[in-house]
Amino acid sequence: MSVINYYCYPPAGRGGHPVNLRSPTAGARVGGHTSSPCAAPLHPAAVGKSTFLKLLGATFPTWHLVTEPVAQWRKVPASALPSQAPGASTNLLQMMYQEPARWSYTFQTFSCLSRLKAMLEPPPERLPGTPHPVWVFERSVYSDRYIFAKNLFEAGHLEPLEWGIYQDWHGFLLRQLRPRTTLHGFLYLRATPERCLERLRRRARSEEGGIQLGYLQQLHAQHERWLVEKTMEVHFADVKHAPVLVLDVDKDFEHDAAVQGVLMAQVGTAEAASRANLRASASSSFFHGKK
Ligand SMILES: Nc1ncnc2c1ncn2[C@@H]1O[C@H](COP(=O)(O)OP(=O)(O)O)[C@@H](O)[C@H]1O
Ligand SMILES: Nc1nc2c(ncn2[C@H]2C[C@H](O)[C@@H](COP(=O)(O)O)O2)c(=O)[nH]1
Repeated sequence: MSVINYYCYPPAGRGGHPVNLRSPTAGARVGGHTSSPCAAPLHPAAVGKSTFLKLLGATFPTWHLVTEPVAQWRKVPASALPSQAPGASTNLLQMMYQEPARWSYTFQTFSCLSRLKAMLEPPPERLPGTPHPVWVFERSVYSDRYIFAKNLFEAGHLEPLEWGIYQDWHGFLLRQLRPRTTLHGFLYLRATPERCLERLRRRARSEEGGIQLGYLQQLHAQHERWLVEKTMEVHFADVKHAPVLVLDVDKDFEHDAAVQGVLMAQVGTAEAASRANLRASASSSFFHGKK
């Protein structure tokens, strides 16, 4: 299975991305924030996104990395559940896996909202003289829709009405929030579903004990249709045309400095090319989306 979703560069006006990468827009200000490049890594569950993000952080210390808010899904706070005692929380991730037909729509509204909030957060203060950072999002609002929600609908866990309503608000909100929800590129971390299952078992997260190879194969197929075959209908022109860097992470890069070096060089080359493109013209580039 794949991926680091490299969704792209931070939306124009914010500087960020999934392992989405977003690109900086030199000095431009949109929506009150200085723009930065954004990208988002795309990947299937347990492909090694968190591990890859750590490596990105060590290699490119000035980049702004936004991790997936999985902890929030495992502990939905009492503030979202007025009938519960203060301090209480609910594990929505577990509920979604245990009873997908009941909880998938609720999960996708909560996960998408949490990703959107992360995307719209103001960028961190920069030291004077430092460049606009590249933003990388571990996953994005686009993975939420085009990988997970779509897959849940096709598997019969979202009703046609739920899927229709999800797509309606997703499209409306993201269009209204342009350009802050734009991503400029995707890092697709690609590994076989078998390798992802092996890593998922090694990670041993309690909620994921019931995940079978078939589910990871479905997620892998969705990534391939979207990012490689380009046969998936994507409703946002900028996302549809955003560059995709496919990174082979099937091999163990966690304990192999040479493989790490190759992967980071690929990312660095793509980012440098993007920066050069941006300087040369206002056209689209990997880490620096079209302005
Ligand atoms: N390239 C790799 N080679 C070997 N093991 C890996 C690799 N990437 C991740 N792992 C291991 O697989 C498990 C899941 O990785 P993680 O980064 O948490 O995945 P994700 O964030 O995609 O869910 C962890 O135990 C991690 O140590
Ligand atoms: N139904 C959904 N499940 C999702 C979504 N995003 C992530 N996930 C699951 C997959 C894993 O079990 C867990 C965390 O992901 P990792 O990448 O760390 O494996 O959450 C989603 O949008 N919908």
